[in-house]
Amino acid sequence: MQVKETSLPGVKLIEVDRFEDFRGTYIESFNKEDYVKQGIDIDFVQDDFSMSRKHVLRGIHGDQETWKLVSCIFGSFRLVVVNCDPDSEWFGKWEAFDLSETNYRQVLIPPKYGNAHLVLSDQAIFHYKQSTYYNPHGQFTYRFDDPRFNIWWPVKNPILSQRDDLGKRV
Ligand SMILES: Cc1cn([C@H]2C[C@H](O)[C@@H](COP(=O)(O)OP(=O)(O)O[C@H]3O[C@@H](C)C(=O)[C@@H](O)[C@H]3O)O2)c(=O)[nH]c1=O
Repeated sequence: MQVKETSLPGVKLIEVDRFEDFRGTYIESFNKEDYVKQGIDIDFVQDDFSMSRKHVLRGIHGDQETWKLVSCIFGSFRLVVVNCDPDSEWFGKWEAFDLSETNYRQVLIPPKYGNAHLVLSDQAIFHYKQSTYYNPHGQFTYRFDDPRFNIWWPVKNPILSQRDDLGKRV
């Protein structure tokens, strides 16, 4: 595996090794020992999947304490990670990553960052590991088009949940 720094402190892009043969492809999506060797020593306690159709955008969501390790299991999506810590000089800085079922990329997201993904294929499966158990009351929400962030999205009118359409901070 290759772990690459990004433009955002603490956010890492991971290129997962793949093993190809005549049957197809094999990957290890997580192996604690290997991640620890790369300096990623996080106690993940929950795995989550969401399945969405084309042009669904989920986010921007995050909280104060959760690490997330995001992968694309099926299809493709654009993932945007944005610093949502109002006390940080990095507040509002973001980076976009294209994840797909064929590029085997993962993105490690520290606490206080928000993330959102926009589905680019007909269907996509978003997977993440997280370091805390789900607490709906601890999460914050920003609109995908929050003018403070000025994020460029390839789709201007994505399909949103009611929560994401309101985009009020929780
Ligand atoms: C996030 C989550 C949701 N749920 C349930 C609650 C709800 O009925 C249903 C859908 O939840 P949401 O509308 O919040 O799902 P969604 O809008 O996909 O929210 C997720 O977005 C991505 C970008 C994240 O980073 C996640 O942390 C989470 O906020 O799933 C759980 O049971 N466990 C969980 O960990």
